[in-house]
Amino acid sequence: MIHSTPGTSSPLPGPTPHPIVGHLLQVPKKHVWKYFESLGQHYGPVVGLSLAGDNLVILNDAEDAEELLNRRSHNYSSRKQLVYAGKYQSHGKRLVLLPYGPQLKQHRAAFHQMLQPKVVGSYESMQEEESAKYLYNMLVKPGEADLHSKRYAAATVFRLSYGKSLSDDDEDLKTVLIILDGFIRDCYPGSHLVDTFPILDSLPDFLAPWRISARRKHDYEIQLYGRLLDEVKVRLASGDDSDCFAARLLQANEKNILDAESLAYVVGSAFVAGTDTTAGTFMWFLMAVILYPETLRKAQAEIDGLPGLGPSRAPDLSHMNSLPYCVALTKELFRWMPAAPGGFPHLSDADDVYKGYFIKGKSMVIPNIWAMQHNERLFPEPLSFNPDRFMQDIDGRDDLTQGHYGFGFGRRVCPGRYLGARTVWIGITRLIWGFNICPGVDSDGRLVVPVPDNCTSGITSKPLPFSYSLVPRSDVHAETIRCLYVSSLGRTKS
Ligand code: HEM
Repeated sequence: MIHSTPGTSSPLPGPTPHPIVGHLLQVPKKHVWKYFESLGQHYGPVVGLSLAGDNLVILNDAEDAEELLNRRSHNYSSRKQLVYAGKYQSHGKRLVLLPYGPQLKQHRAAFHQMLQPKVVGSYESMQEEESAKYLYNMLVKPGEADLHSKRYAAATVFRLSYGKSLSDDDEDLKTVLIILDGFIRDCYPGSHLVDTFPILDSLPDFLAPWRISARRKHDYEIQLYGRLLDEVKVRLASGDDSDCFAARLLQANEKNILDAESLAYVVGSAFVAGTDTTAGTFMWFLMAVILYPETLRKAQAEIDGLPGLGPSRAPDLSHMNSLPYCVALTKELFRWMPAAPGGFPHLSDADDVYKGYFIKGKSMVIPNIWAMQHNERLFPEPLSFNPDRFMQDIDGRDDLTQGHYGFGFGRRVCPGRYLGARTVWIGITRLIWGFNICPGVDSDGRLVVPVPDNCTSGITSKPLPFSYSLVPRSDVHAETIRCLYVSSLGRTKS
């Protein structure tokens, strides 16, 4: 809906643009969310930028994001069409990049069937088994937390999607990680010149080597998704009735009318979208409790004090309502260092006027989650990791996805949020139960304290490698982790 006419509205505030390239040269490539936050402090929470023809609207305040992306979501729910990652690499079929329309609704409806809160509760045993493997991997190879976290995050979605387990030495895991690393870089604004200057797409192949590389990446991932889907088809044909996302979609597809490639993408892209965000959150957790050791001690005391739990009994998802501090700690983690700090850009459809400012149709609207969650007014001392700030809101039926903006907005809000948040909760609560986590030491034996600013700068962000020490709290804890692992192997199908 247009609330006023451009004639009565003013342009969005922002720095003076260059006459040809706009703000292209002013926007840094690294930690762009902090630059956007600083613009908000200077020009007000809603800022306009122009990048070589693209209009950007930066939202630094949650109230504005809620108005535009939630209440006016009919106009702010599309995505800019990326030439490299969208057209060539994903053949226009990857959910996260789809424009708003019937195809997106179909894909999201399929996701909703698998990931709505009602259904997510039935995945508890699978999450507990995968978290047992995660704990075991952390016990036997504590130096590889990043890899174990990725494996754990990918394995939960993978099992849900294809009904089979992802093993550590699995080629599928390696393929998933290669796809993931590439995709995170490829959809970051500015990664490929053709996305800033789409005219370059008219060049023939011999002058556009990027096109060949994007097609190769497509072939690589569709081979994996197609093979995994074929395996499920064979299982279904042989009368195996084990439930998984792929099986349900295949069975329902007469109604859903998804073509073979869309079907492969809708299942396959779930674990690509869900892995890096979830895994990065675990690395932020390690850093948080190293920098704020009292939070680890408090959480351990809460777990140790719960009747029935102890060195020979780890918490499970049924304990969530009895461990409010662990819930608050998880929510604070999503707030303190959001997995996608710069948000995922939405695209508007039609012209609009907001607070007297004109927002041109086809603007990229960027919810700067970082600035929203570091707003001093809502979160005093925002850079401190302080789970207590969430304690008063927790009422025993708490939703890990509420009270922060880490899962995005409106019609594009993360469809995996209920699953992802519970995967994070059980993973970190079990790490807290089982391990002491401290700073690592350098070659001279001095403690090395990690620095949150040392983090990656893609569409998601996680700490750059840092040293830490992860030691089981006792021999009994270590033995319990081994037993949990062995019993999870007995129940997992590979
Ligand atoms: C800690 C875990 C996670 C975090 C912090 C997270 C965060 C996000 C964010 C910020 C967005 C962008 C929302 C927007 O555009 O406003 C998003 C989108 C998405 N997420 Fe997640 N996510 C997580 C886990 C997952 C999981 C486990 C899955 C899959 C099972 C998943 C699947 C997706 C998909 C498919 C989209 C694209 C939605 C669309 O464009 O319509 N995510 N996520």
